[in-house]
This record gives sequence, structure tokens and C-alpha cells, in this order.
Amino acid sequence: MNNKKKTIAVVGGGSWATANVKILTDNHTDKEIFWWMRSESAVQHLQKFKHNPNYLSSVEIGVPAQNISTDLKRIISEAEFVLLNVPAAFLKEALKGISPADLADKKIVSAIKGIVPDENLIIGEFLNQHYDVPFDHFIVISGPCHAEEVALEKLSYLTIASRDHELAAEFAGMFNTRYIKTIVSDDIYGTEYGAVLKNIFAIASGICHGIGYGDNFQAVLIANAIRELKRFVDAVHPINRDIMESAYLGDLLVTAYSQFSRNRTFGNMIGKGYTVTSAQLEMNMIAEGYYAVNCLQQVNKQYKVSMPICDAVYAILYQKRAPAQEMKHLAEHLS
Ligand SMILES: NC(=O)c1ccc[n+]([C@@H]2O[C@H](COP(=O)([O-])OP(=O)(O)OC[C@H]3O[C@@H](n4cnc5c(N)ncnc54)[C@H](O)[C@@H]3O)[C@@H](O)[C@H]2O)c1
Ligand SMILES: O=P(O)(O)OC[C@H](O)CO
Repeated sequence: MNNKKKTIAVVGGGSWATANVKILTDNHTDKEIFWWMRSESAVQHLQKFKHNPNYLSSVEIGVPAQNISTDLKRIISEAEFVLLNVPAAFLKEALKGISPADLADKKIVSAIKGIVPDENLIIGEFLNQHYDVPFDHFIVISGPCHAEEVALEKLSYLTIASRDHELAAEFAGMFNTRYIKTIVSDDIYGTEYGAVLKNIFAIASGICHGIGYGDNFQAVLIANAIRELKRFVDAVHPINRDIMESAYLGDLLVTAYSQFSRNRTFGNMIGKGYTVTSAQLEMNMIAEGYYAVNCLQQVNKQYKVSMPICDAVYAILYQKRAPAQEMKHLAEHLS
């Protein structure tokens, strides 16, 4: 394992980027952190007051002022590891000034739980096809972990997945803290798609709650959701995986039940009758599952997996079907 000082560029200015900066700072590995975000006013606020003005503003930031910038090319050029936290829907836009040469020889870590719209690619595939990032240089961070609980230093577990076990272990070493434990995996496809799907299922859970279904129904919905998740990831990347592990079932449970879940909150508003636009405006946060369910419909044309929960969410969000009617129809197909 490589013991020299690590350099890492954190890309994104939202809750998860802020939480990851905190974890990296609290971890004791010798490292220098660089941080990019698109908002100049947020950068200036961070440099002056050492807090992100827009997300997790209680977290004190220890990154030196000169290492925080809106110049993505410079921030990336400084680092060996690049940690992406931009919602998938905005990733293309965020990387538009970046060329494959800028990412050559970097280790790219995705903390994103989404699919790139139009391309319909998960992040590892997108970086490989558009930026020549080899899969051996690619790492995924996932698992049941909300940024808000990181800010509170509540004990959490993250799964670090890479085809290169040593690389995953090296990165996990940069993430372990008193309140973060890491699990190493080699299942990048299952980990990425599992995280994408759990967001869609959390929207379904929120919609059902908003309509008025109770805990008894929610339990059945989630039991069906984990089977739907398994069917899909096994079809896309059939390896021997235990779907009960934290990266799959754990992440589904936290997002479907937590008060901090963006996707559940968004779904709840839809169930209560908000339009998609008004729910999005109300939140100031991104529900990845909204974008993902549209992409997934396209991806699943190839695999033809039976996905009744995803189909119901798609029908409500993109075909303007009435939530109560659609969920009643779904309920007849659950077991
Ligand atoms: N929040 C969490 O607890 C958590 C945990 C694990 C993974 N993630 C993943 O991290 C990624 C980032 O999510 P988050 O929770 O930090 O987001 P967030 O909801 O906290 O913040 C929204 C982010 O989106 C950016 N954004 C909004 N509109 C934009 C636009 N038009 N163009 C470019 N950027 C725009 C904002 O600047 C901000 O960085 C997502 O893929 C999410 O699934 C989040
Ligand atoms: O759990 P949510 O709905 O806040 O989703 C955001 C991230 O995907 C966290 O896993």
C-alpha cells in the first residue's frame, strides 16, 4: 500500500460533498484536500467563514482557503484522487471543460447515486466511455449513509467498491473515522445500480405514505422492492452477491424510512398532490430517483426485467398518472 501523502479533489457543493470533506478531514491519513463547487459566492463564504452556507452549514470546514475554488480544471490537476459528488443530472455540465487528458492517471471515485440522463449510463460506464477512465481506476462509495447523520457524527457504514481490491482498500483507509466504518467490495455494477434503484423505491415509499398507506403496506412494498432490485442487478451483472448486505438492502431501508431521505420526501409530496415542479422547488435538494426512473425505463428495454414498482413511479412522474390509482394497481401485484 502507498503511504505517501494523499491528494484528493472533492467535486460538488451539496450535502454529500460537504459530509465527505468532513469525513476526509476527520480521518487521520496524511492528505491534502482540494474542493470545487460551482457557486462563487459559496466559495467566498467558505473561505471566509469555514462553513458551507447552503448545505450542512453546522459543519466546520478545515480545508485551506486557497484549496477551495470554482476552477475545476485546477482543482483536479492538484489531486491523485477525484471524488465526484455532483448529482448525475448535472454531471455532464459540471465536467464540460474537462478532457480525458485531465483525468488520465487519476483515481476517480463516484459518490453519486444516479444515472447520467440522455446517455442512460451509470457513472463508471459514463466515465469509461466519455473520459477513457479505466474501470481499474474507478471506485464507488455507497451504503446507507445520510449526510445529515455524518454531520452529527452518528455511526455509519460505507461500502467502497472497485475492481481493484487494493485500490478500494487504499481509499477505504482514507475514509475510516471514529464514526465511519468501511466495507470493501468488488461489485461496482451492483453497488451503483443498487443505489440508483433504492432512490426510486424511496420515491414509491414516499408516494404511498403521502397517499395514506400505513406501515404494514410499506413493509410489503420494501420486501417487494429488494426482490425487484435483485432481479435487475442480477440481470445486468450476474455475479454471486448477497443482496442482504448493507450496500443493497441497508441502503434501501435507510432511504425508504429515514426522515432525511430526499427521495422519500419528494415522493411524499407527490402523494399529497404536489406537481413534480412544485415538489422540486420546495426541496432545494435533489431527488436522484426522479431522473433515474426515466433513464431506467430506457436501460430496462434491453434487459426486460419485471419492475412493477419502477413502472408505477415512472407512470406517476412522467405520464401524469394519478398516484392513488397507480399505487392501487401496484398493490394488486405485490406479494
Ligand atoms: N445527501 C446524502 O446523504 C447522500 C448520500 C450518499 C450519496 N449522495 C449522492 O450525492 C450526490 C449529490 O447529492 P447531495 O445530496 O449532495 O445533493 P443536495 O441535494 O444536498 O444538493 C444539491 C446539489 O446539486 C447541485 N445542483 C442543483 N442544481 C444544479 C444545477 N442546475 N446544476 C449543477 N448543480 C446543481 C447543488 O449545487 C448541490 O451541490 C447525489 O448523487 C446523491 O445521490 C447523497
Ligand atoms: O436517501 P436520499 O433519498 O436522501 O438519497 C440521497 C442519496 O442517494 C443517499 O443515499
